[in-house]
Amino acid sequence: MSAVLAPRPEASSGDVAPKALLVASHVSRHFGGLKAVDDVSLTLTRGAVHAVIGTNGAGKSTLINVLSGEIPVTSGRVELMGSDVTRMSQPLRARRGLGRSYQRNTIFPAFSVFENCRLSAQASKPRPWDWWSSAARCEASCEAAFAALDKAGLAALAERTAGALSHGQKRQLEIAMCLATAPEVLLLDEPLAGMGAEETERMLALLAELKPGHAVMLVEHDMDAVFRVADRITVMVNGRVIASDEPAAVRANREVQVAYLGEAA
Ligand SMILES: Nc1ncnc2c1ncn2[C@@H]1O[C@H](COP(=O)(O)OP(=O)(O)OP(=O)(O)O)[C@@H](O)[C@H]1O
Repeated sequence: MSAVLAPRPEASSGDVAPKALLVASHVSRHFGGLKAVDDVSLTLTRGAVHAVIGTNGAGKSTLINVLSGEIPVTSGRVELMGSDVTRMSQPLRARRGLGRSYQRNTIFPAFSVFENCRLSAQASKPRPWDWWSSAARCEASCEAAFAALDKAGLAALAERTAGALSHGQKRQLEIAMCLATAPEVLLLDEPLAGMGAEETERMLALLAELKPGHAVMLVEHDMDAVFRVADRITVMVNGRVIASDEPAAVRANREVQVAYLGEAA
């Protein structure tokens, strides 16, 4: 029997049910004979952080890649705001409100913090190549860039050369670049990797701030952080989901303890 849990709507609070912004149904991605993502279903709702955890090579980044449209699924279906986007390219999904950050730095180090954000905002527009033709278009991107930097706590560093930022600030900038595209769904790939304690706290505070207005999927190895911020946790092993539940239930799950968290969890 499949260990995958079928997507199910998150619990309703009163008469305002949280909205499912992204629904992945039985999504698989194979590389030759390797099932990197194997029959995974999950639902991302506005106002919730859904963490995806698992050992190295479990398929977490591949899952982000297929949800964002960077690589096609082998099978399964991805719905964004109720529309089937399974065959839609990454830029089109981005324009429909799907933002992602990367494990690797994707900033232009020689450009200013602001320029990085502005370019990101511009790239998410329907005709990104004609940015010089319309002042209004550029203005809109500038506004989006400022707003994103402000939200990410980087407004004071807008003029700084991006390459001169600390590691933590670069990760913040990655999130700001993502926010500049006005996403409703955020797929974050290890935003805490390589961060010190103070930078981690700053990033967690940012996540808490973003949560009410977004559906957030967080791929992360820092278990303390995951259990602090996640409303729901999906655990992957060898491409498959072995558990998907509230944090307390995941922590108590025997299979998860053995496969991932360790006996002491
Ligand atoms: N483009 C690719 N071609 C072939 N195999 C790939 C490709 N991308 C990923 N894989 C393989 O798919 C599996 C899942 O990789 P993935 O990077 O998704 O895991 P992960 O859970 O994100 O790991 P980590 O925590 O180390 O980042 C691994 O065995 C990896 O080697």
